[in-house]
Amino acid sequence: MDSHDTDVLVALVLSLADSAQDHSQEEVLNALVQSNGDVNEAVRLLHRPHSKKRPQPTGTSTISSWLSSRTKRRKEDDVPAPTTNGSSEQPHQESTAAQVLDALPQSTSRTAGDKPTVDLMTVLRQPQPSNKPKRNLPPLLLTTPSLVKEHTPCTLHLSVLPPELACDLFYTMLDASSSWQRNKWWLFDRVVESPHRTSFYARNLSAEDDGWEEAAQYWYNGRQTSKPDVFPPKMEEACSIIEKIVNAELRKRERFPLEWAGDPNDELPWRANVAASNCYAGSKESVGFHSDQLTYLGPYPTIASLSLGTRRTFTLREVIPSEEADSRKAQTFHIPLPHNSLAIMHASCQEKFKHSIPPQQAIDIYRPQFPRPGQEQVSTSNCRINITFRFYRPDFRPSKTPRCKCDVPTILRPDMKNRMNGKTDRYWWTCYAGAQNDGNGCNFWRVMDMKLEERGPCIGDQRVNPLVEA
Ligand SMILES: O=C(O)CCC(=O)C(=O)O
Ligand SMILES: [Fe+2]
Repeated sequence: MDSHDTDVLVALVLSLADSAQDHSQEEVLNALVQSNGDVNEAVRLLHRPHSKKRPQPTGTSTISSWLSSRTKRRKEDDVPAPTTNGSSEQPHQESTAAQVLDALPQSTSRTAGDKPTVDLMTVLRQPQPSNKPKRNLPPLLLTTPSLVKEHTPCTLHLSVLPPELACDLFYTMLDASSSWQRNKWWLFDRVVESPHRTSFYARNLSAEDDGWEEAAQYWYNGRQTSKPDVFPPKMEEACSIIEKIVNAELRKRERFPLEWAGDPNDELPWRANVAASNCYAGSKESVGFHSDQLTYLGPYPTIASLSLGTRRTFTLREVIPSEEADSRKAQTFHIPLPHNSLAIMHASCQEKFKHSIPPQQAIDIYRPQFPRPGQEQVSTSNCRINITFRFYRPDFRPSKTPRCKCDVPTILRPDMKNRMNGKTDRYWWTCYAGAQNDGNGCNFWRVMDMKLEERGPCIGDQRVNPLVEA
């Protein structure tokens, strides 16, 4: 999971904005969306209505000085490797998420020292009610599968599992969740922890799928882990049902050229080989806006997300490409996810949208339809269990992940802001060591090259489809 890229940007904007002004997280997010993730621009937007009355930012209040005060200067030989088309242009300006993540870990003076680990939400300011006019389009509540399909690259499927299986799986995962972890990573001189618990599962591993231990490690933001658990039997049962739903949807959809082509003779081209599970206990547990890292999923993945237990709202927000920033605004979509529903994030969702489970003022208590095996009474719960079934591509197996100068596997991110003809075709590998390792990483950055890195076959390959132009 990649839960902190937006959080990093929000925290960065807050650290640069005038601290006398209490900007809510929502305001900062809006400014970031409006500026397409450009931190300097977002700070400027936040300051704009008051710019005459307010003192100019001083000291470390520009992005460049902020970064240079915290990071080692880039050495000559640290300039990003040229792209395959000969350009060394970076996809973003200096203050984008990838580079902020890239730059943050370079701090030499960072010490956890006496600072205790804190909940992420205490580092980021909580949203305050605001009377200021909103610059973005009003959010849309999507309550039916047809509305979800109309407005987003997702589909919503209700009552997907037999009711008793959904209930049993909820109990199984709820019990397991007591040993799940809160992810921890470095953010501005301190270790923050995610406001929910998470766990990673591998499906019955065949020899070919080996290496998911390293992938599991990256689910926990680079922390060392032991071998991931295998799917419990109830999860396995649910997975087989979900695979059929996902493949039926795939057959109906237009496919993107960089999607995995799979085996054309396989009647189930999408097969989950790993799953990540999250537990949100109570209304305040959450996950911030992010798009999932593509390190092992590859470009244009399909992710099937099962919800069990109490209903929570899944929120999507489009990242507007730079060239459209002046012509249209981002919209936020809220999708309530009830018990036993499946939200499929289809290809392009990770490239175009960020998603989150926001904290809520209140939630309904979930009353299971069936008691636990061997019990007569049902007990209610305020927890939501989420299981995201994922297909980790063979051509993105851990042994093929480039390593950075810290000799740590890098992470793969899409260039969300520069989409060509509505499609993302640029991705880059960046250092991720800084999320752990006391926040120290390197500034490794490289454009992914599918051909040079011998990845595929993809839907758009000539090998797969001879009608595709070279
Ligand atoms: O709980 C959810 O529905 C979303 C979880 C999520 O975004 C993730 O695990 O990456
Ligand atoms: Fe996610």
